[in-house]
Amino acid sequence: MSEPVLALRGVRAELGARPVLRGIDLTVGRGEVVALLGANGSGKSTAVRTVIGQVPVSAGTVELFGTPRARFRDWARLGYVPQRTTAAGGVPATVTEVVSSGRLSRTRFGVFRKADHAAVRHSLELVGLADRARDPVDALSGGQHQRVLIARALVAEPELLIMDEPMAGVDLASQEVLAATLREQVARGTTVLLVLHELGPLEPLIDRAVVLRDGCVLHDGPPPRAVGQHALPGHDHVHPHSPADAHPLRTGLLS
Ligand SMILES: Nc1ncnc2c1ncn2[C@@H]1O[C@H](COP(=O)(O)OP(=O)(O)OP(=O)(O)O)[C@@H](O)[C@H]1O
Repeated sequence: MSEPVLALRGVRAELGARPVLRGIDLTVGRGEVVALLGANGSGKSTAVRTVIGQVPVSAGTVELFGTPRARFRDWARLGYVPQRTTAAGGVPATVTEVVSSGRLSRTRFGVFRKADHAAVRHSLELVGLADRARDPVDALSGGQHQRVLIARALVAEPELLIMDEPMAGVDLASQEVLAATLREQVARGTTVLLVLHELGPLEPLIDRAVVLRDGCVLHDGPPPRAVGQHALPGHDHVHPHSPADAHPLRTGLLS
């Protein structure tokens, strides 16, 4: 395999005084689609946040495209969709403005050229929101918000796409759009790391699964078969966006 697009080696991280990652090894090769799975609190989001520099590592190394993360500057090569928040963060912005912000890294001094405007239009088309381009993001549903965040990540045409629970709290129509968008990205060779709580509709796209438990890698290999998502014992993932009384999803992978 050529040099990995992403490599975490022996990564440890603490949040507050609490050890959250306890020696993680995770590599993603060019063109691979890797799912990062695990129970609530196992450290999935923290692991991807070490990659983008939101969480410092206390031991081990993180490399992006063969460069240590601390020296990595070429952020246009990476698209990141955070765990779901509102796209605007309370700022009154239109769909186009939010998506355009993802293109800044490809511009010189923030000046948009024809190709940049075309890329914004194209990524809005990809996620099925071309007709909402001028709307304030506040006027969108949760699933549509998520599509805006994905369009923002895609607009710089990243080589590596990292998505933290892209399907969380997303309506069925948006899930289908997201799955189709992701299929297209994978077909054009984009490398993808997805934090998921279950493989769900994205299962056919996944090459490899890495399962975390308590900040350690429990499994790294073929995606475990989703046998009766709700049927197997010992599973303890409660979705963060589920109502408080929702039953935990059971996949048998994540206990
Ligand atoms: N800012 C913080 N300060 C202290 N502890 C934190 C902080 N953020 C997260 N944690 C803890 O770190 C652990 C790992 O959290 P993380 O969000 O990485 O898990 P996760 O596997 O992504 O879970 P989920 O599926 O619930 O999103 C959890 O126990 C969480 O409570």
